[in-house]
Amino acid sequence: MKYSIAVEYKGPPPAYHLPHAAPVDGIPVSAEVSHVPSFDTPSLSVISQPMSELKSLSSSSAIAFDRSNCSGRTTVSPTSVIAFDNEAGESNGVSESSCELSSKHSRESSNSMLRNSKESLDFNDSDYASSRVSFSKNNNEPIATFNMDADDCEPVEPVKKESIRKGKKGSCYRCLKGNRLTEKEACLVCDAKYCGNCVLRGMGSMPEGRKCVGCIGYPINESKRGSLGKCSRMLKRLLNRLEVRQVMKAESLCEVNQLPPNCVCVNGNPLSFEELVTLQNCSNPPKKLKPGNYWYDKVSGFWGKEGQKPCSIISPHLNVGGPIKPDASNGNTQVFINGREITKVELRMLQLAGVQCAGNPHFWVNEDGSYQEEGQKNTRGYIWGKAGTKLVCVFLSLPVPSKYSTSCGFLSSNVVTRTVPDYVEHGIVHKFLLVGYSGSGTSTIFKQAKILYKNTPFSEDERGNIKLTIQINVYAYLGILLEGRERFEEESLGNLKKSQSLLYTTGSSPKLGSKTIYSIGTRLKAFSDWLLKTMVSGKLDAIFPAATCEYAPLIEELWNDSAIKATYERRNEIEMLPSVASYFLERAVQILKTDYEPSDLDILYAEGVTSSNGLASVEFSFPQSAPEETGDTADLHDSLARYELITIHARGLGENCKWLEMFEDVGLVIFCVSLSDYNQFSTDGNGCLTNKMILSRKLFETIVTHPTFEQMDFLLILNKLDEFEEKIEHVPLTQCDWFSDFHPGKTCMCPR
Ligand SMILES: Nc1nc2c(ncn2[C@@H]2O[C@H](COP(=O)(O)OP(=O)(O)OP(=O)(O)O)[C@@H](O)[C@H]2O)c(=O)[nH]1
Ligand SMILES: [Mg+2]
Repeated sequence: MKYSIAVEYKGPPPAYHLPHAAPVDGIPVSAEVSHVPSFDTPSLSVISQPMSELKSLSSSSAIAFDRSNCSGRTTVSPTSVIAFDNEAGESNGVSESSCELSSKHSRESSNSMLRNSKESLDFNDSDYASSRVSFSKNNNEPIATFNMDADDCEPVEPVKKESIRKGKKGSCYRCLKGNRLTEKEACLVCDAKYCGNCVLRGMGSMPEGRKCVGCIGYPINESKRGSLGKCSRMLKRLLNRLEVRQVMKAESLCEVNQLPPNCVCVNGNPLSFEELVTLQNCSNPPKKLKPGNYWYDKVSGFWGKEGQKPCSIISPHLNVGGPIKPDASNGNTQVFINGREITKVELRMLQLAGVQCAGNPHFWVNEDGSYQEEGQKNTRGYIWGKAGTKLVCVFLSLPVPSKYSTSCGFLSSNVVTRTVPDYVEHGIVHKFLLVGYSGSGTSTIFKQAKILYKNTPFSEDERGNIKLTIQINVYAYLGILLEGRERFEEESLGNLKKSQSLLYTTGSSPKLGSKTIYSIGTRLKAFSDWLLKTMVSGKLDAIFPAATCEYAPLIEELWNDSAIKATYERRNEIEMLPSVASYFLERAVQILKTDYEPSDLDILYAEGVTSSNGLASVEFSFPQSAPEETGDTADLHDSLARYELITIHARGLGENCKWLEMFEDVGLVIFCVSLSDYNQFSTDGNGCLTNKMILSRKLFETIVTHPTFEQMDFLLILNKLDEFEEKIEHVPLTQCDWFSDFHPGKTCMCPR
């Protein structure tokens, strides 16, 4: 394809970067079962998601049980070895090329160029030596042309305006005061950050939303598209409601902030303006469309990022982009759907949906999910026909058709809707029970469900209490750290004494010292003694929040003290310090301030946020427009169905789980196991030290064999995959008796 751009020189040149490639965001996750010995559950599926992403439940894998096919349920022994293939995809956002160009174009022309590649634009051509763009000058009118090879399509990224930082890192761009902890508002174009005192001066009346006055008229930085129209707390404080509404509306709707069409490449072709309009205005458009390369199966409506599994099902038969390529999603299964080789996870889904995939078939799949083999006339079945397929898709992070998929689509087809499982039908509240052994991560999953699916996940009051819990936790972590410091100091002093007595015997004159790198001054020592005493007496929460104000200044001094730094370096040797402590300790000074407000991520990581017996429930529907960064899949859930997620701590179930009867009306039990527990120990009901993985299995067996749950579906989530991945490198699985006969031979356990 060949494009021409007329170039016209005007005005002084602002500096721009021309990004040459737009990596699609999201993390490609594929899962592969490399070795499944003696797992007596016939239907097995695996999902894997990183904890760092709010959209994921947690770093976890899941095994879905299809109870109907499962014989010998009571002797479930998941000794399967699962290898995960978490190929890290390209990082989120937009990667920039080294090619920087000086542009002299006026703002207007820059904007219109982004919407239509034929419009005029001006370049300083000398900067293009190494780029893919070539120039020629004709009658003093420079013409830039560039070739777009359809096989090697790179969407044209919008030019970016970069901010110039004057002050030190983290300071406000205007007054140059503050540090990285100071609350700031960022410009959507150049990312200049302003403190609360400067934001209104720096951004003026914000006719295009949060942009510096000098950036008005410029397109936004695409990595910030997700935050368009989402007001920050700072702005809410500075402006009144009406002003906030106006600014946010302008930010979302003004022309210059809209997505430029040629930044979106579909099946190898950059879109034209008309194509983008078609795509965005169809009955079921891709959600949160960003610049990047996508593939689109026009027959079935499957849509995905180039080289990745499908992420949504959009309206079929749209006249956008080129024809789909066989390697569009980088599949390697030799099974094809509408000309595209599908990925392993899709193959897994097809198998679970009962589709015969032996013999490397080429399927023809229609928008209603009906499928036939290429060259044959008869419909072989419906992908969505089997009960549970949609749920499997949800857990494999594969898209399911939404009710908007097609007017004649599967949801309006009686044949198919009859087979949709109960828990996705409208009207009823579908209850899920979430349980697991202590520390398996159930609270985290529960909080994530709230954050993802509730409009107001936590009330003001709840946030206030959570803030207090986090602050108390931080003092507790500090206490544990200070305890570690004392131990390290004693050890060091002991070693010092030993070496000094050695010097004595060898005749050197020793100089007795009582200080080590772990020693602290008297002021901090007094605080340390007080904190440790308070912790021992169990009164830590009784003296807060008063202590927060009183002792906060000391924390900064403490945190900067070299002895504490040396102790923190050795935090891995302090068994009592949970791994999550680092997340909070590194921001201890900020967190212990009175004006600290916990972010959703803080709440997610915080310990002790759910009630002590762990009984809690949350009712939700999947939002039509999912919260930020949840990806496209979540958007496709049925937004009318209502769900209730109930969680209870294992100890809240009583002896032999007698209280399980209370949950007889749940439709699915989600059981959570921490994969990294295989070398951890805890005391069982008789006070015997037992491997935690085995304790987890016992609990699972008790629940799965409980008479109340005879007909219940179970979903097993293998959680803390990230910790497991790290641990398995140096701690053998055989440390757990359950896996003592595990000898992987040449099979690689490691996912990468
Ligand atoms: N690394 C890692 N940590 C996790 C993951 N999920 C949860 N955690 C952490 O594990 C700890 C225990 O998680 P919780 O969600 O409180 O687990 P729980 O089952 O409710 O535990 P209890 O309330 O102690 O019974 C917390 O510190 C979490 O932050 C995960 O996927 N990866
Ligand atoms: Mg918990």
